[in-house]
Amino acid sequence: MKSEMKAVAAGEPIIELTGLTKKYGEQTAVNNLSLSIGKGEVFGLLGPNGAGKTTTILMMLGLTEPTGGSVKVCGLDPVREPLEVKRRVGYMPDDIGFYEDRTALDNLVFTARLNGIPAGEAQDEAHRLLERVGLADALTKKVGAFSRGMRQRLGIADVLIKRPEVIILDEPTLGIDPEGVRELLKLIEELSRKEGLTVLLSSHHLHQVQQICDRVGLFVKGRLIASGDIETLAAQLDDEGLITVELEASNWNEKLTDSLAGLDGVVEVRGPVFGKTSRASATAVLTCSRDLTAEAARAVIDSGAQLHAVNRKQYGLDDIYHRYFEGGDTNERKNVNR
Ligand SMILES: Nc1ncnc2c1ncn2[C@@H]1O[C@H](COP(=O)(O)OP(=O)(O)OP(=O)(O)O)[C@@H](O)[C@H]1O
Repeated sequence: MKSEMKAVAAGEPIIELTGLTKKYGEQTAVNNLSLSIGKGEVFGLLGPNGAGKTTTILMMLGLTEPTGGSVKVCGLDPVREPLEVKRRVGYMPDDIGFYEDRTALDNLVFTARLNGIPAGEAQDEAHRLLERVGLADALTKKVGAFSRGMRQRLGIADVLIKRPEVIILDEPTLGIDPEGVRELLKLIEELSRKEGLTVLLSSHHLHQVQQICDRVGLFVKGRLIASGDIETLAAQLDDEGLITVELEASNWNEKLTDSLAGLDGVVEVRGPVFGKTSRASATAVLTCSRDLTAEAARAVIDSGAQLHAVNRKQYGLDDIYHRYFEGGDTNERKNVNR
């Protein structure tokens, strides 16, 4: 059952949520969430607006108290030890604030000093991090003059300066142009791969998140409805384990339709659908109980038609998005509990 879904990390868990629930009055923002995130993992919390992503993050940080269930971050309970959790976890909110009339360097040194890093060390570390996030040329520029992308980069330096074990980024790519998004995601990925950081990021941009996340969790109306890597999620799209093969051929003939329908393992043939302007080429979609790509191609050739394309359909993020998000929880899956 979905509400009892437990998404389990492959490595040693660093974040563990069990039956986590948050209610605001009558409204349940997070509903019985169980999730485990492993050390060094890049995990994406995905979901449309109001799905409960930020509320989940706030509970991990001890910034809001759960109504039910438990949270463990780096082995600590954020409700009881919020300061220790804050020391170990770097959090970048979606509306990160800086001192606008101070330079990037000053802002970073200020954060470092707040976190108990001695003055000299803070300067060195701030320089190193500004270089690391690609802001070396802007270190003496006032933050008020920064673009959104530059602010996000500075935000990442700002969370890194206290040397966290985990970084949590709420909508880090919001409002950044595509090139800026690419660069920011590359940076986040490198931080995880090269420095072993655990990264949790929330987003409603599936395409962006797919590029760098080891796993994603899909949230809808406060519930985790599916989780896993993209391949696992795509596999979950097929309850019955059916495979879709798409064919395109010209000189389509009745014999071909019959022989496709007669292939062992074909459940359904949809088509042929002829082109709108010309009947020269047509497409058909086969639903099969096993992979019939090669046999379908052979059937086209044997029928005397010309094969233009044959393709075993791979489910992608768009399919996942439509299936899981657009239908909300009317699209509950029977077998997402893996
Ligand atoms: N302080 C609050 N008081 C009352 N309701 C709240 C509060 N914070 C969040 N909610 C509600 O809880 C639900 C989940 O909100 P949350 O901000 O966690 O979603 P989200 O997935 O982060 O969305 P977004 O992508 O828009 O930030 C929403 O319906 C929201 O209106």
